[in-house]
Amino acid sequence: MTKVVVGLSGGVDSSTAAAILHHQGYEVIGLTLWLMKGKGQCCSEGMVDAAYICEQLGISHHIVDIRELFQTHIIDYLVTGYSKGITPLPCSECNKTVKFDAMIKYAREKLGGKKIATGHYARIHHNSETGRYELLRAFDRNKDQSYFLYDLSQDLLEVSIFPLGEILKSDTRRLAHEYGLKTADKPESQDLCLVESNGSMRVFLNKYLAPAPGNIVDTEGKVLGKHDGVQYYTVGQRKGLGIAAPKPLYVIALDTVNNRVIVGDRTKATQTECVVSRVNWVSIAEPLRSIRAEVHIRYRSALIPVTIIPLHGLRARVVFDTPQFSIVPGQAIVWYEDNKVLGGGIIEKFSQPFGLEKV
Ligand SMILES: Nc1ncnc2c1ncn2[C@@H]1O[C@H](COP(=O)(O)OP(=O)(O)OP(=O)(O)O)[C@@H](O)[C@H]1O
Repeated sequence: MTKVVVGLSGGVDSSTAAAILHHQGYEVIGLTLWLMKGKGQCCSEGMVDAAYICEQLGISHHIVDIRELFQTHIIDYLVTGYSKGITPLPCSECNKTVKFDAMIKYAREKLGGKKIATGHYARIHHNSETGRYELLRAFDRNKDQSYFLYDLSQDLLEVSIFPLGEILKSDTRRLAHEYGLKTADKPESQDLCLVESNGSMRVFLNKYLAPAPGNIVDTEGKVLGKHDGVQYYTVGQRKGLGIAAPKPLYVIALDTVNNRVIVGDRTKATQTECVVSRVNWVSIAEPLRSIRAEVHIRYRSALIPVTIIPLHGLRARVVFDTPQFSIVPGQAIVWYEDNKVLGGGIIEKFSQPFGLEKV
């Protein structure tokens, strides 16, 4: 019987993923990663619910304390990013480095297992011609989480199973009821786990970064208002600036050197291209020349046609067919060909945006 270690957060998706594999005859072992202190999914009631599900299924349950790993790889990464004026996306980094890596390591070293599974909505296909494991969108397009998985390596895709990739979310709920799982009606998590467990991003950031008041300026350097810390702002943001102006103003850059938030009209918050770093080519090998693709610039954003130009050192230039508003440094851009994730990377901070060298 194949042994599969299933990552259990205590939510309905991972519970049902475990139940599906269990009913398919796999030897399923539940594993909950303890990521951080505090309430919320996976960290308090999540662990208890996961344990309850394992009892219902009659399988063993392990809890692994990886709070230190989560602190150094995710919290420190986030805090450093915010302090440098970018808005990091922790989820893809967390999936790769924290969740999948930690799970397969524990599965291999402690449980003698070779496979791991999660409740992510995505699919993996082995292409026998190229020999690569391809990452595909979930069958349920509304729930598709492939965007957050673009950074998985071939080694991780080879050992991973996504039992929910071929079904609809409504089927997951129905199956959870059929299996009588305690989590069948558990509500969806609505936000980043760190936000859920802290109440808001501001509360989370306040634990690590002191407020540092400064000026909100336009692209000519004229002071338009005050801010209480650049870490509280994101490029593209319109609300919460507290400035009365004839035209709507948007954050167009975060100048951490001079502790200024720079604002301008919508045209100034528009980009024709950007550079991404830490690129991972998932379903295909890195191409030798530019390719055409469609990208999401954030989770669930509309697809945008682009040209991707590979650069040295795991970087790429992404040129948009039409100028795009709100390209946020620190967030992931993920490129697709139909349902296939070709690759992705992290948007770099713009070097000298909008002629700001004059400001
Ligand atoms: N702390 C954790 N320990 C182990 N596995 C986890 C943990 N958190 C998340 N996972 C795995 O990653 C998957 C996706 O996590 P995500 O936070 O996106 O939750 P979700 O889509 O709301 O799923 P769920 O309903 O299972 O919580 C989960 O289904 C689960 O398999």
